[in-house]
Amino acid sequence: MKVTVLGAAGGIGQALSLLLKTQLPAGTDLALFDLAPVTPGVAVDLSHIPTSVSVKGYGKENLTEALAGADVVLIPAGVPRKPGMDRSDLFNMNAGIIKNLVENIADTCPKACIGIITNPVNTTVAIAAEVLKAKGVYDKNRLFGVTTLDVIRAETFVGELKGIPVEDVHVPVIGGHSGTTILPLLSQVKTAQFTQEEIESLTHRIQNAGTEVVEAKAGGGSATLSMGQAAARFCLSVVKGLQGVHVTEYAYVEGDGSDAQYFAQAVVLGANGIEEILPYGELSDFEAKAKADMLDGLKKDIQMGIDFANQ
Ligand SMILES: NC(=O)c1ccc[n+]([C@@H]2O[C@H](COP(=O)([O-])OP(=O)(O)OC[C@H]3O[C@@H](n4cnc5c(N)ncnc54)[C@H](O)[C@@H]3O)[C@@H](O)[C@H]2O)c1
Ligand SMILES: O=C(O)C[C@H](O)C(=O)O
Repeated sequence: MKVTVLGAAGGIGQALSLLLKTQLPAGTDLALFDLAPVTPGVAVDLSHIPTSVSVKGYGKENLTEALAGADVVLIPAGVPRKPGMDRSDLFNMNAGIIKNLVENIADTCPKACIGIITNPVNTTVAIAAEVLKAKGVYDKNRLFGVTTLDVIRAETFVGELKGIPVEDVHVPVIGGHSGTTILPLLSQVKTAQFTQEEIESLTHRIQNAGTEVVEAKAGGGSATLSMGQAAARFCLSVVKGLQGVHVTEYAYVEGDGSDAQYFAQAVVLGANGIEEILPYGELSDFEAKAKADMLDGLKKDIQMGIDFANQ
């Protein structure tokens, strides 16, 4: 098994790589690629941790080697938000980075499962899909926008509010990964009941949790440590799936298109990536209205990615 992280020297990349070094199954090769000159040093640093995961760093001339034989590629490469910015403001900087990196994946490891972390995820996943299609290697079961952070935030906030252990909280989060496109389904939480006021304030907090971190970091970037944890969980589930153990995670994927071409929902991961996309079930009136209200925006985000990749 080989896992490659593109953008491995950044805030997310380093936290993620540390968690992968300590948690991937024994025998896994971990390849770290970044343009930053510190990248080989990050790999040397991690290589002193005594686990049976080998780590190698690759600088800007060695993307092909970093990707060769990869089973899973995670992409946190790109620019994060500063206070006052929306995720869509990152499009101009990050769209080209994703296009270029995914072209290289298509050429070097076209069968890899790809997890896109780079924002705006609603759009960068569409760019990646179009690039893979143009190269004739698109497999919708192997391309994911990583939305695990929305799920772990929702579960943390509900656990805190209700005073219940977070292990006992399961919150589906569907839609996209930006503002109101992030839709937690609090009506489906089995271990807690909410007043309407709580539903509205929790939904708002979950949708704005990224901004909460951006503002608290005061110009020093966005979520890196919680995102490292979220991406590691996502990656370990994909790896388990590839090894034949079915695991369910939420991710932004191409489904049946009934809501939007790409939509975050529960997916069963297996030996070929997505084995099954699970229905999200019945929504409350509040959730159904929130979904109806955000779909146009999500579709526009997706179209922007399609147009960019095909221009
Ligand atoms: N999906 C999510 O839930 C989620 C959560 C948090 C952050 N993000 C996004 O993740 C991205 C990275 O955030 P960060 O805080 O790690 O940023 P960062 O600036 O700390 O790190 C980004 C890294 O990407 C590298 N990079 C830039 N262009 C590259 C390229 N072409 N190839 C390889 N590496 C390249 C940089 O050298 C840097 O090391 C941002 O776009 C951010 O918005 C997504
Ligand atoms: O909010 C951001 O810009 C980063 C990330 O998408 C997050 O949800 O924390």
